[in-house]
Order: sequence, then structure tokens, then C-alpha cells
Amino acid sequence: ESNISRYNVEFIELGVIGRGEFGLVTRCVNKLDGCVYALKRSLRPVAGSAAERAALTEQRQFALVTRCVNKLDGCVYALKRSLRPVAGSAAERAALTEVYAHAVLGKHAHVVRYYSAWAEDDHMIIQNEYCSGGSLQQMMEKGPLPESELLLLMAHVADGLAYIHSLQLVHMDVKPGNIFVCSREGEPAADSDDDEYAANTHIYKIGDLGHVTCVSSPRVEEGDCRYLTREIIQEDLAHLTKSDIFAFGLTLFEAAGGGPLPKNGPAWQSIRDGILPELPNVSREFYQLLTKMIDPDPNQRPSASRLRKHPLLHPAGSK
Ligand SMILES: Cn1cc(CCO)c2c3c(c(-c4ccccc4Cl)cc21)C(=O)NC3=O
Repeated sequence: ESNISRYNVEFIELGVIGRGEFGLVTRCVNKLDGCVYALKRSLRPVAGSAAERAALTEQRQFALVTRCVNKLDGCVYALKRSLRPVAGSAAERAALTEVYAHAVLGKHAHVVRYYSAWAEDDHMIIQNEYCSGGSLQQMMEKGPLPESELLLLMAHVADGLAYIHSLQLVHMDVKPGNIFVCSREGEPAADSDDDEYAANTHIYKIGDLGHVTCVSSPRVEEGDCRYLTREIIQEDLAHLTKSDIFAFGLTLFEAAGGGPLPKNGPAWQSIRDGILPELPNVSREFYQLLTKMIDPDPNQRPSASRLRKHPLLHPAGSK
């Protein structure tokens, strides 16, 4: 097998930024464009396994068809770039995903951008946008977010979810560990003693598209059970977009200091009955909106596009 690896040829590794059962995430500079990226290196999944489907899904979302200008005739064309077909049933699932990917062009300000993916020496590597502010999970560990920051988080992630849902896709694993923080480019990063929440220096983006599927998909890879809806466990897949909203509601609850969330048992059940434990330092309206987002009836939960227009996110008179 070739020991020349694209990873080592095209990138300089700067350091490890994440480690898990999935593999290793590193921060790397691309030698060609000098930009910093996040690269996830995971063990090549067994053909036909759920892990392989997740890897394929992740690679195929939002990246299959690109809009390009031909330098010769100056015209805009749609170019389809596809991975070599994988043998077995994953191929037909990928075909379905491909159909949806065709509907997807371009990128979004609140979805972590995918650049490239490849396989080398029994590993899969995916190259994504690097968000320098860490994950929401890491941010929460420093203490609850003030309501002003929670409203910014809600506006950004609702925007990203509205985009994903508008393309008939669902994320299926919304949680603090899959939301990443970018500092507004150009603005001085707040140093530690500054009130880092001043002048909303953060941009929140949804990442980790490994569980993405289409709204009419007959099969979903369940996400983290702490954020899972009862209806998914009961195989009722009729309102998948509202499962993202439910998971986002519990994500905001945790970011507001309400965690840690139960993984099972009576506390898990009572949240699925729509009972949200009290939150000391948020307004009544914000708490009531979170309660709506985790309503046992998916139809009662606000859609992502309604959420991003909620009056709480646009105080009267703001621009
Ligand atoms: C653990 N971890 C830490 C970070 C950096 C946060 O400052 C990170 C990133 C990503 C990912 C990631 C998640 C899922 C799939 C692929 C990648 Cl690169 C994981 C990350 C990603 O796609 N972009 C990241 O910044």
C-alpha cells in the first residue's frame, strides 16, 4: 500500500483538537492555500455498516454538486463530483442522498462548511471549515450563557436548521458537542478578562453531518439519547424536522445552565411529557419558548423558520 498520504503531503498538522470513539480531529494548515482546517480522521468503516453510511452521508451532504464558472467561456455550469461507488446496499442509499444533494448548491453561514474527503490506509478523512471558538459544549462548561447569548445562539442555529430543513434534509444529532463557535473574523478576540459576550463576537454553526438524512427517509441513525424524542424511539418518522427542534430546545436548556440531561428513567420520561425543569436566570418568555420546542406533540413545536422570526430574537426597534 502506498505510504504517501494526501494528509501528510497537502497538510501540516498543528495539533489535536478532539478525540473520541469516532477517531481523531486535528487542526491543519493546507500547504496550498495556507488556510487552517479541521480534519477528522476515522477508522475506515466496514462496508455496509451504519458507520459507513454515516461517513457516506456526511461526505455527500451539501457537497456533491457545485456551481462553477468555466474560465474559457465564462459561463456557469453545475459540476457533479461523486465518490467511487461503494459496493452493496449503501450504494442505493447514497443514490437517494445524491438525488437530494442535487437540490443543494452552495454553503450556509450557520452550517460548518465541508471541503473534501478521501480514504487512505484504511482511514476516512474529512476536511471541514475550522471554527476557532471551540464547541458549545466546551463554552457551557465555563458556566451558563447569558440570555442575550442564548438568543444569538437560537437565531444562528435556527437559521442553519431552516436551511437544512428547506432542502428536505434533517440533521438528527443536534446537541452542544455538534455546534461550533467562530469568532467574527477581523474583530479582536475578546481576551479572558473582557466580558467575552459583549457585542456578540460569536457566530454559531451546526456541524457533524454524519446523521443527516432526508425527511422522508425510512431509516434514521438515532442521535444522542439525551436529546432524542419519544416519537423517534417509537419509529414515528412523520415529523423528523421537529425532532431537530426538540433536540435544539434541550440544547438551549443545557446552555442556559439546566443540564446535565438524563439519559433514561423517570427524569427522561418527564421531559418527554413536556415538563421542563425550572431555569433560574432566563425570562419567562424564553422559558415558555423552550417548553414549546419540547412539546410532546411535534405539531405544537415551532418550525425552524418560525423560530428564527420569533419576536424574542428581534426586539422592537433593533435593525
Ligand atoms: C472535536 N472538534 C473540535 C473542533 C474545533 C472547535 O474549535 C471541531 C471541528 C469540527 C469537527 C468535526 C465533527 C464531525 C465531523 C468532522 C469534523 Cl472535522 C470536530 C471538532 C469541524 O467540522 N469543524 C471544527 O472546527
